[in-house]
Amino acid sequence: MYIAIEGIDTAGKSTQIALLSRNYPEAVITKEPGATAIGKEIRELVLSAKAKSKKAEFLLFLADRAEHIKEVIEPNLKKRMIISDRSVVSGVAYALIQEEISETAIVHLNRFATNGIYPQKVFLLRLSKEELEFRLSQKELDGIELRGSDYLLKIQGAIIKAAELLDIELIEIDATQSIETINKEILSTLNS
Ligand SMILES: Nc1ncnc2c1ncn2[C@@H]1O[C@H](COP(=O)(O)OP(=O)(O)O)[C@@H](O)[C@H]1O
Ligand SMILES: Cc1cn([C@H]2C[C@H](O)[C@@H](COP(=O)(O)OP(=O)(O)O)O2)c(=O)[nH]c1=O
Repeated sequence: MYIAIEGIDTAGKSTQIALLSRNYPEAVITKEPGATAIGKEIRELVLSAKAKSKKAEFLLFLADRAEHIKEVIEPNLKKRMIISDRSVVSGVAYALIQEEISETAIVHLNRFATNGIYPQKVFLLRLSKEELEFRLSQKELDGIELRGSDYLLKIQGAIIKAAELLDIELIEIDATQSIETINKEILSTLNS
């Protein structure tokens, strides 16, 4: 099974992935962007927020995604549990709010990059504005995080829309709960 954990920056994705990697020691643990050699270079480039063109930024994430699907997801899809920090759902959500590329093109280009290989279940760790602002205040921000909490909350809404457009099952989880409670919720869904 291929699953992904989604949520805006600081929602707790890497915290939950670390716990899941202990729950599923045989699983392939991966992430977007930056899981492959080329992906690491793309991630650096894109997080520096140097691209002036939103389309260029979108295409860089797509290039990372295409490489990730080919190198990590496809070879393991039939044999292993795959747990990914972000997925095509982030790709569609971040692009939707730019309003520069049509919905149809966003979905079509993501299908092209992934060969239509999408996670079977996606968990959205959903944050409140208050908790998001608190967590952002506790860390050093990268170029995308510097766009602020309103921008990130818009993306949270867009994640829900993206899952609908892609026809992917989305399980929403209150990310302000304790780390252990969230882990239990994810496990109970996976085991049901
Ligand atoms: N359920 C939680 N409650 C309180 N703080 C949390 C929780 N989950 C994660 N954190 C803290 O929030 C910050 C961001 O978590 P992280 O897992 O790095 O998020 P992401 O990978 O989504 O950016 C970290 O300092 C982490 O310790
Ligand atoms: C996958 C994806 C991520 N992003 C953004 C979300 C994040 O701000 C950033 C990815 O960074 P990430 O690796 O999640 O950051 P961190 O190490 O800080 O947790 O890129 C897009 O804008 N488009 C995309 O398609």
